Amino acid sequence: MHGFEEIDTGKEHIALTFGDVRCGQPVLARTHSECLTGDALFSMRCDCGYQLNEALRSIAEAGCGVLLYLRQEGRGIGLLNKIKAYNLQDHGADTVEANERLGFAADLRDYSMCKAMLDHVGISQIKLMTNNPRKVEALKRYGVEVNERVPLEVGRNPHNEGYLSTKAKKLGHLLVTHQDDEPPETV
Ligand SMILES: Nc1nc2c(ncn2[C@@H]2O[C@H](COP(=O)(O)OP(=O)(O)OP(=O)(O)O)[C@@H](O)[C@H]2O)c(=O)[nH]1
Ligand SMILES: [Zn+2]
Repeated sequence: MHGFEEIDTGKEHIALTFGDVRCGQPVLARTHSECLTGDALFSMRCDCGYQLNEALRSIAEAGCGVLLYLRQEGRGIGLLNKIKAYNLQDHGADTVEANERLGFAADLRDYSMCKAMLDHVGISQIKLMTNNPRKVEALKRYGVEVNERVPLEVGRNPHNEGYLSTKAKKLGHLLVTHQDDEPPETV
């Protein structure tokens, strides 16, 4: 486990590697944004905890991989603001509208630290486990060589169905099992 501190923000991130990540081949990787409620408290209203588990399981199965655990709770708005956003969602807003009502953009995350973290552990190319094409683009923009996107679609349940469908519709997430919520036209 390697620890990093972002100079500008003081945020502390970690890279957890498994196996021979300096092998020169593309390495299975997960860049995971902190979600205290999902990752540590087993919340079912998002898919974060399930994705974290599945990513670690896949890395173990592959025998080699890296987890970048990024301290960007609540898509960058922080834990307390995320709790406020959840309250708005409990009163009808979707995940994007709730952020906007609190005065934030839908996604405030920054991936600029990832390249340096990967360089430090000797990884030059990755196979990224994500459903978020904007994450792939952001990493590439910062110079990370993403050879492949590996879908990471797990944990769908009745409590996160609406949340996942908003991610697909408004945030561009590629979710194979996404079904449009519109009711079928009656003939
Ligand atoms: N602001 C806000 N953040 C949320 C909400 N639900 C989950 N999060 C945060 O969203 C982040 C995870 O982002 P997601 O949009 O679920 O997924 P992603 O990282 O873009 O894409 P994947 O790589 O496919 O997981 C974590 O930091 C969570 O704390 C919410 O309703 N509002
Ligand atoms: Zn979550």
